[in-house]
Amino acid sequence: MTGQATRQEAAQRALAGLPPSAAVWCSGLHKRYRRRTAVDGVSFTVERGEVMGLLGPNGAGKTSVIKMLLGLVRPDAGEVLLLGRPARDPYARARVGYLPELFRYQPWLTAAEVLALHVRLAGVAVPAGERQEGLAAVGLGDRAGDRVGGFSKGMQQRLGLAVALVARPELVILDEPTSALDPLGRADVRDLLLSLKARGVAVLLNSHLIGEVERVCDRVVILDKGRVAAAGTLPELLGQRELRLRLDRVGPEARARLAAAGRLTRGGDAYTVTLPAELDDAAVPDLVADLVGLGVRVHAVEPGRISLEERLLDILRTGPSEERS
Ligand SMILES: Nc1ncnc2c1ncn2[C@@H]1O[C@H](COP(=O)(O)OP(=O)(O)OP(=O)(O)O)[C@@H](O)[C@H]1O
Repeated sequence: MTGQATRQEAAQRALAGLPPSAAVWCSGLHKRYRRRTAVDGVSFTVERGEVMGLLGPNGAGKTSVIKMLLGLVRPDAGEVLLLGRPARDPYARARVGYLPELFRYQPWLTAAEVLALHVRLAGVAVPAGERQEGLAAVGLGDRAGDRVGGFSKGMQQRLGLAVALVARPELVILDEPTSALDPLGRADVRDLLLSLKARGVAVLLNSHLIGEVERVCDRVVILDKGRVAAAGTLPELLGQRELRLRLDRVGPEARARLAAAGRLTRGGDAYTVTLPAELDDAAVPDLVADLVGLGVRVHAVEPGRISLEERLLDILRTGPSEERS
């Protein structure tokens, strides 16, 4: 045995003793295309078994980041590790499933042949029965023997999902996986993502469908103009709660009490108080009791939480603030 092989084995043994590394780790990614900066210092982590959403407006740099993660585009600066390895490492490659934003599969092959080809490329032994189950999971169970050239765009995207999942990946990167899908297809993808999460597979999901992201993602990174504008778990990002009240006979003291509870806006008799995230459960009944004590007539009290869409628009319009990580 050569000295180099011995050293490699020793390094592998040392690595095997370490806790599992993050599914995705990237730090300081930069990319310029000619004079345009597409990605400007992006860093984030996707933990094992976590579903992370990548959100942001057109041209924010989402696809550029994904391509750098996968080693398809070379960053000008920054580092990437997938499953603890460089993206081009064959170990990582075989364990990462990818659905590109612009997908196209060999039109002369059948759906079953496309899956068989990708399994061979990944170097994983997946029996034909399991490949057929993969097609069924994306709604193509009865089209396995049909040529891809005759597939609709949505069917090709479904096939792309099956390709991304067929080699039993530990990490799946999906770039707008539902862009060509009908509402039923989108619901299928949601179920698929939830079943991946249940199996401990990490997912990085780039989608403009905010409701989809809100339903399945544990954490979200929001990109804007090539930078991370906000990042965090959904409760962290949506932390603020709103309280909508319909009130009359609101005097200066009552107004001050409302303003002390949180950011106050008013339209006629409708008052909205944006409450801090860490408020305890007694805060709302206490507020209402105080208002009544100050002579206010309380017609309605309606609690609410802002949606991810509202939060995203707020972040993109006002820019990142210090409260966000
Ligand atoms: N190959 C390329 N050559 C030149 N510019 C590019 C290239 N790829 C991306 N860009 C530019 O980089 C910026 C980010 O593009 P990117 O595709 O990463 O954005 P995105 O957030 O994925 O957008 P969308 O939501 O529209 O898909 C854009 O200004 C785009 O024009």
